[in-house]
Amino acid sequence: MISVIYPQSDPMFSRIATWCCIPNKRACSPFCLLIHGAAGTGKSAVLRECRRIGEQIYGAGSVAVTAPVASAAVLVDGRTIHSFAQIAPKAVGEFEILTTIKRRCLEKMMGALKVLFIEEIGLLDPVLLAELDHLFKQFFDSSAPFGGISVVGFGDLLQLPPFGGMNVFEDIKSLAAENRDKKAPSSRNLWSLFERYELKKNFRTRDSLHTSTLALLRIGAHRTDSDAMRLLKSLETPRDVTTDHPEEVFAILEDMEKANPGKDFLLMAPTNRQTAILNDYKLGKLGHPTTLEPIVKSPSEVGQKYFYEGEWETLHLVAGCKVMLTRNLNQKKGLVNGSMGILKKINKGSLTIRFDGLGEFTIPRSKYSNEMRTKFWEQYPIRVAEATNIQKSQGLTVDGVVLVTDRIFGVGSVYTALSRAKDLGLCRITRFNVERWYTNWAALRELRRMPDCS
Ligand SMILES: Nc1ncnc2c1ncn2[C@@H]1O[C@H](COP(=O)(O)OP(=O)(O)OP(=O)(O)O)[C@@H](O)[C@H]1O
Repeated sequence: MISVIYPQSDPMFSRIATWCCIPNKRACSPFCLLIHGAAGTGKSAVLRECRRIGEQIYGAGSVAVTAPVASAAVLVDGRTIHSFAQIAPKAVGEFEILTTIKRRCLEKMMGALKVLFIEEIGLLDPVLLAELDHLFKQFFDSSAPFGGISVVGFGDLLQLPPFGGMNVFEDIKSLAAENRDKKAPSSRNLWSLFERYELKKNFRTRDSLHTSTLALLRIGAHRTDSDAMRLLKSLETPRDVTTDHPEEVFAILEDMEKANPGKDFLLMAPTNRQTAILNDYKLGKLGHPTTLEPIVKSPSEVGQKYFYEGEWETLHLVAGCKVMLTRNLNQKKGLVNGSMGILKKINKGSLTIRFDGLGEFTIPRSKYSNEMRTKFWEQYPIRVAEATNIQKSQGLTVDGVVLVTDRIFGVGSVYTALSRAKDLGLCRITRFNVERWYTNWAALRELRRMPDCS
């Protein structure tokens, strides 16, 4: 089961939140901050606590919680930046002038804004950061960076980089750069305003050898440390299995589950295709999948009801399959994004799911919209979790991980995958192809360059 966070119990969190939000010398003059740290150092937990304290101090609407992608936004009950700032994905890089109509739309969301939080800032395209600056300057009628709004990014730049491949700290290029220089020349060099604050205590992995091995893997120094190399090598399965033989991959997972009852495991693969092969294989074994399409709602039916941002997804489900919640439904009961369970029954209009350690719940469809709130639908807030890809695992905590490594490539992948686990001893990799476990060297250099204010 994913552990429930009570960050208030950690005095460090309140200290950071107070430091960010209480009107002191720092907060009186807006600031840009990166709260970073290895996986499991409580970045998301700190964000939640900062939001709580910030809202207490400044009131509702003062703190906006956003993320570059919906899957990260949902982890912290936030919104995507596109939706919050009403910047359509296709308009990113256009540096449009703020119209009166758009200003009116934004007034409700931004009228009281003091601090903008960006979860998983490592996934942010720098063009979008420049667009935000341009928008805020117009909206708040201020030439100060971000229109005088403080921006706090949370994330680990050494996990997965943005989908577009351009790191958040890099200067933007090509057409977007030309547009920016013509229409928003002051939205340059924004990243240079950011200082970093490093979280150091790892709450997820407590064993010191495991923590130090992951720390070395994170910065690409695992190959020069024999203890780390030995430990990582010991995770390799005796046979080199691939998704061409899904039955062999699942046999490894089942062995781990049998040997460690009560522990939850995530089976991960690097590509969507490999993940789909694994999920389809397992569903096929369990029976004939039922297809559940989203139920489309017309804008007139929607009225004032709140719809969550989400991805349009058709579900293929079989009773008995492993599923994962993709939204925070009830924090008190532990029904949070990432909670794993077994689908017991597909009812008319609901699903019965037994969540590990929590019991059985009836889950109705959730209401969703796209980022720009032009399309509305209802769908169950779950996905099949027999296997998951590394991207979708970001932010999650489980006991152990079985990682298919045969098509591994891309910076930070193995680190992101293995660092989901509380216990490296409960992890398995199918191939020790360590030469393909790449590090984001540019991000590492950038972290070392940034002024440290911790
Ligand atoms: N103060 C705390 N006390 C106890 N457990 C905590 C605390 N803060 C975080 N945790 C637990 O540690 C785990 C990791 O926390 P969190 O997801 O906030 O870390 P993170 O730095 O955002 O990780 P990632 O980079 O992998 O997303 C979670 O299971 C969380 O419940």
